[in-house]
Amino acid sequence: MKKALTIAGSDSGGGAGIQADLKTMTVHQIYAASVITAITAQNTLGVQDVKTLSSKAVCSQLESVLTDLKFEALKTGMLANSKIIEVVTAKVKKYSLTNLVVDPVMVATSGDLLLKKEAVKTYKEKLFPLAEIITPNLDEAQVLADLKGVQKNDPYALAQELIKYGSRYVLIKGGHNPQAAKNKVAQDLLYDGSQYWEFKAPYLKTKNTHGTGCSLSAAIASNLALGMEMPTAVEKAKEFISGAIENNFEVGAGQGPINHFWKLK
Ligand SMILES: Nc1ncnc2c1ncn2[C@@H]1O[C@H](COP(=O)(O)OP(=O)(O)OP(=O)(O)O)[C@@H](O)[C@H]1O
Ligand SMILES: Cc1ncc(CO)c(N)n1
Repeated sequence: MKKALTIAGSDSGGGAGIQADLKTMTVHQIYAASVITAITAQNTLGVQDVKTLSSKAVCSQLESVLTDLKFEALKTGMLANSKIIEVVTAKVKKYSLTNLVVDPVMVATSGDLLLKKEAVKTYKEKLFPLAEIITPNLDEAQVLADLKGVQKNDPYALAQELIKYGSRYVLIKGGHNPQAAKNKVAQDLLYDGSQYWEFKAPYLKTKNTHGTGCSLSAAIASNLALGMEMPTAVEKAKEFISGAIENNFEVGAGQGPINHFWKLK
């Protein structure tokens, strides 16, 4: 069985973060290990509390798994601050880890902040150059790229700017793009510095999209672990996410989760 690692925050509500990653990797028949960066007290209504672990605690978890297990791919989710990003960077280098998927999580679906502002620079300078792919949503891409004027809302311009930080691919997720709801198309854009791939799916009108971003990046990491080329890995991950949103179910009173198990039905 292929193995993948997720380095992310815990979502007590079970819809996003580590919990979404483990479910996603499991349904892809990948053995999943996890390094926890933060413990969020969270449910479908929002984030009530966050306890970020020390970089030392993250470091020792990484050493434990990396000295013992060999991973075909890994993903990062909520890394919370610069110190944790630096520890992850050091371990990716030390253990020559490949197929790194970086989901630069900044805010929860509910709008709660999950990353310190100072960490944006560290992401760009330290971790992005080691990534096979970075997967910001439109809002995150805007913060990272810091473009002005009309270019600010243009996924193509944002991808061109973000590829400069050294990842092999950039995926701009379009689920939060106001155009998606208007045109009824959820479009993600993949770029490798010379070629673009557009991945489109029907925009689904539902409040239950908690954890879509985490699950998409975990599915990409799973597909890379299975040996797929990047465009195919993203295409299959998008198909997985669209089905999981379509088959969502009611959990809690707020923004509910997606159905990771829809393919098992
Ligand atoms: N309402 C929707 N209908 C169809 N696809 C969607 C919808 N919302 C998001 N997606 C898709 O889900 C994936 C995740 O995108 P999104 O932009 O929601 O990421 P995110 O903001 O990082 O997620 P999260 O809300 O978990 O932080 C993308 O493939 C996106 O196109
Ligand atoms: C722990 C955690 N990571 C990521 C997200 C992004 O949705 C979230 N809500 N919670």
